[in-house]
Amino acid sequence: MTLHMTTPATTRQTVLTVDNLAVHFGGLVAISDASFKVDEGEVVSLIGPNGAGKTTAFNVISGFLAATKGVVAYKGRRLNGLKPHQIADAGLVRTFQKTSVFGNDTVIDNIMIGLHRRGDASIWQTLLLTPKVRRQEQALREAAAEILDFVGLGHRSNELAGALAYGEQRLLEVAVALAAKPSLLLLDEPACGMNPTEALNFRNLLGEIGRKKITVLLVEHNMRMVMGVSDRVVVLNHGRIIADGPPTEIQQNPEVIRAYLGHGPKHA
Ligand SMILES: Nc1ncnc2c1ncn2[C@@H]1O[C@H](COP(=O)(O)OP(=O)(O)OP(=O)(O)O)[C@@H](O)[C@H]1O
Repeated sequence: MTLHMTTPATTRQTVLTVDNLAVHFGGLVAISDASFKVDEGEVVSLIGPNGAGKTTAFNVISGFLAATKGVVAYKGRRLNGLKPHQIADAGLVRTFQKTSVFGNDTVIDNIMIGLHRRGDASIWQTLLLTPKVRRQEQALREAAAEILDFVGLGHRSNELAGALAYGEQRLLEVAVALAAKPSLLLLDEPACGMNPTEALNFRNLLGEIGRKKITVLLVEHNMRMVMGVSDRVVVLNHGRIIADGPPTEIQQNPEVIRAYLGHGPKHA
């Protein structure tokens, strides 16, 4: 009798490749010879003590900063030299460490602003408010409402974004990023400033985002969240990658423990 073994679905396709990346600011080496990859559908966290080079890596991947050396590629396409909007059009959408919502606009309008980029009405059609524009506007509003429901902000749609609690504003930023239909979402310290309940809800949201087959690259200091949501953790210290592996392995890695303890309890 032949036994048919089912092979686990471990052969994921690599989408993001960072190869021998170096970033220098004058004489300061922020990143040196860093190589890592992210597979389709993975949640990968980039962690490390303050000043390790995490945000610098994010800035290079998203086109806000030029690499001194090395290659960044997404789905086989070289990203070096592309502008941030070209990289966003390729499906890599990022959030920033500081909140960047439009406080004087309503929550739903913040999403609509992002969605409008995807509309195809001409400026004249828009100014004349043609039936096509009205139909498109209605469809965009429905899409925006759906995204807000997904992140748990549906009940705040018509409030001013500036009136939201800090943790909710961070959620709104993620919603704005989702409106751009990312295939890779780059989140820079999304849980920073969230209270424990908000952080727990956010952790669940990350799980939901993963189930939507959106690949996530996360920079985050909240270790409970990192260890809870990540398929893999890449650790930077002084601009060098010192570990890359599943959370359980990273938690026990002596070099990682040393790097964090060396920087004091704030980052442990
Ligand atoms: N524009 C810049 N000009 C000069 N030095 C910079 C610049 N941006 C970052 N650096 C330096 O590069 C190094 C890496 O900084 P980076 O912000 O990437 O670290 P990080 O790991 O994101 O830190 P944190 O956790 O505090 O956000 C630091 O020494 C920082 O001071």
